[in-house]
Amino acid sequence: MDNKQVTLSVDLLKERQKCTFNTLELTYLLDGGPERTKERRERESYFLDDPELKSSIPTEYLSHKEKYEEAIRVSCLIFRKVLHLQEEGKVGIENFQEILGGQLGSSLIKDGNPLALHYVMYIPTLMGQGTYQQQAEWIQKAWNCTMIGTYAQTELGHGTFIRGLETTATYDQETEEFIINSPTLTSYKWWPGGLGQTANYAIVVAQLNTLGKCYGIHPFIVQLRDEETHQPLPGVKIGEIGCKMGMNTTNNGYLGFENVRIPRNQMLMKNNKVLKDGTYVESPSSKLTYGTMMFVRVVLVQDVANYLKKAVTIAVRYSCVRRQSQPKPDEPEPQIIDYVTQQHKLFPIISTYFAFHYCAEWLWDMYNNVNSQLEAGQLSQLPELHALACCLKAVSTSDCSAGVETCRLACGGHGYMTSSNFPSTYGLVTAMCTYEGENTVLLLQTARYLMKSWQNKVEGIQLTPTVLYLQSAQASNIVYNRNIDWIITVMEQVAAGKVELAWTHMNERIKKGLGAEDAWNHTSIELAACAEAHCRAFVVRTFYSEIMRLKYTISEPLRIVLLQLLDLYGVTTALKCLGDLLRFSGTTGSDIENLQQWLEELLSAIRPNAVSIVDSFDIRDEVLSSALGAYDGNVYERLFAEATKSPLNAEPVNKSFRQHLKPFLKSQL
Ligand SMILES: Cc1cc2nc3c(=O)[nH]c(=O)nc-3n(C[C@H](O)[C@H](O)[C@H](O)COP(=O)(O)OP(=O)(O)OC[C@H]3O[C@@H](n4cnc5c(N)ncnc54)[C@H](O)[C@@H]3O)c2cc1C
Repeated sequence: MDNKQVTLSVDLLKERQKCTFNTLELTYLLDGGPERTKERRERESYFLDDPELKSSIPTEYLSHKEKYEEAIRVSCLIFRKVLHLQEEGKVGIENFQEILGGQLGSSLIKDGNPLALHYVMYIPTLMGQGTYQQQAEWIQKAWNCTMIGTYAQTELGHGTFIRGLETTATYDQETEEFIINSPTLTSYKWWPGGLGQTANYAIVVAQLNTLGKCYGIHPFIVQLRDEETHQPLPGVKIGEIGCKMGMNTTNNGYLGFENVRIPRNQMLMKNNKVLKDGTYVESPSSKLTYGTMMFVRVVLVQDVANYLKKAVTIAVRYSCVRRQSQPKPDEPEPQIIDYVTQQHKLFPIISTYFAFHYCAEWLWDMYNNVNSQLEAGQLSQLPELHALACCLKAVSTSDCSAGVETCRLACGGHGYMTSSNFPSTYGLVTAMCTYEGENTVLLLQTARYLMKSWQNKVEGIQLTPTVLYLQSAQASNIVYNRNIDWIITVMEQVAAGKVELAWTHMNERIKKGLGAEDAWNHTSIELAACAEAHCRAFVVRTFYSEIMRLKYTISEPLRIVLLQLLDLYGVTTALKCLGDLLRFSGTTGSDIENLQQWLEELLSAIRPNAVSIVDSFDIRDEVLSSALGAYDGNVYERLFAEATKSPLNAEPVNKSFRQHLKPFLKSQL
């Protein structure tokens, strides 16, 4: 650890002495090898040791406007440095992932990067949906940042239902231009990051009209602001949407159009085209665009796990420094981590990080495979990837936001301080439950795939690998075994039972005369629940297979720790769905008692290594940005130092005393 301080907390020192494994081995494993750890640390130093990237006043004390201005200052410096790295040939995607994701990026700009959408959505959409000619024209400008773009899809009236978007792009054959309009208030774009005052271009999703016919939504590159003066162009009505629960420096904006004309070649035409004479030419497969659409969802699973890793590092370290209550009268107050309820709050969260980390790696590999198949025109695995990306995004973002909140609660009152870094972390993480597909809607998308899969099973059609368990999993009494295999089996029984039930109920409703859409809606509680159960079984199984794969490449002491974390993840997942276990698998009351006992034993087995496991995440203090979680454990000194930064403490008497408080006090005489 680079940032060790001289005065370490005695408690943390003792915790570290109890460690049974080599923390560096785990760091290397999580990073993907010593070389990757070295690169990551160098990258972190390159950014974090630069004094220009540090804000002079904690940004939470700035006004909304000042926060934005500071975020722009810092993000321009950051991306200038990224461009410099690229010039040096260090072009890896990791530069962007760490800057834009939950690690380095959120420590440099705590409340959302106003340039993020340029990299996360604007450039990938140009690459995924532009023709080669369009890519040649636009991508270099975007990479060099001679333009800043955003992705404007959601409108005031519609987010989830994109076919309902109202912005129009009407083709004018005379001038070979599209005319962009916002016909209603609800058609105003609302939400795009960086749209408010930052971007000068946007990919705008609009209903395409040509030769008197509407062909549905398509993407268009639209210039919003003058490249020199940054003034909005004529007909472009643009601004910021205002304060939000979090992400207050992302500069989310609104956007309306009044007869804004763009050349025909600014419709992104990799798939569908409009010819000069206005003829619409449909792509042989509109599914070719799905690859880019899934990219962000896939990346989000790793990002959200990284935020959880930060939150749990803070809470575990703090719990070893914090002492409270005196259960035994003659003994000192215990560290709060020694309360088993505290361990039960935190250790499953550590294991959740590992579970999603390995699922994210699995998903990333599948995404890359499917994307290369798409390039070769093969679409067969696309629905399976789509189904998994949807439910994994939903379950990981929802579990990680709950996990961050649990970490905050586990730190009592101090967890509520902004200087704990829980509030802004929660703001960033909970937003992920909504953007890139609202979570319930995504679960229902997975459910559609599961319904088709169950139908295939009924008709004897071969199932795809990730739903193959539907073929054989049946509620039956499997003799309880204290191992993860047993948990996977019963979790799959639960998932299969729930899928079958939803399928049966939907078909019964249809048989009774309900239309398919109404039957779907009436069954949707069970549909969302079966998708979640499918996902949970998948996560446990994937975590298990990854650990089995690694088993022979790591040392015995580390293997023991990882197996404990895997078991803990499995046991807590199973215990969270007790009702389902009893209902859909052969689990008995005494099996549950055994699970509870296993849980308690795992908590005490993990206890001595808790601090060392989070130390292995190797997160620098600047990245944690928390008075409670720093490596040295000097919690109280840091909390005090942060409090002194409050501008209210700069003067002994605030002017409001003379203006309001004093007259009020005197009037009561
Ligand atoms: C922080 C943040 C950043 C964002 N950034 C961008 C951006 O850069 N660009 C952009 O274009 N957009 C952006 N968005 C918008 C985002 O993509 C949408 O908010 C999201 O897609 C959800 O749509 P909605 O807000 O219309 O919610 P709604 O769809 O109105 O959802 C409201 C409720 O209705 C339910 N519901 C809706 N449809 C169904 C259905 N079919 N079945 C069952 N239940 C349903 C949902 O489950 C939810 O409970 C951002 C949003 C946030 C919060």
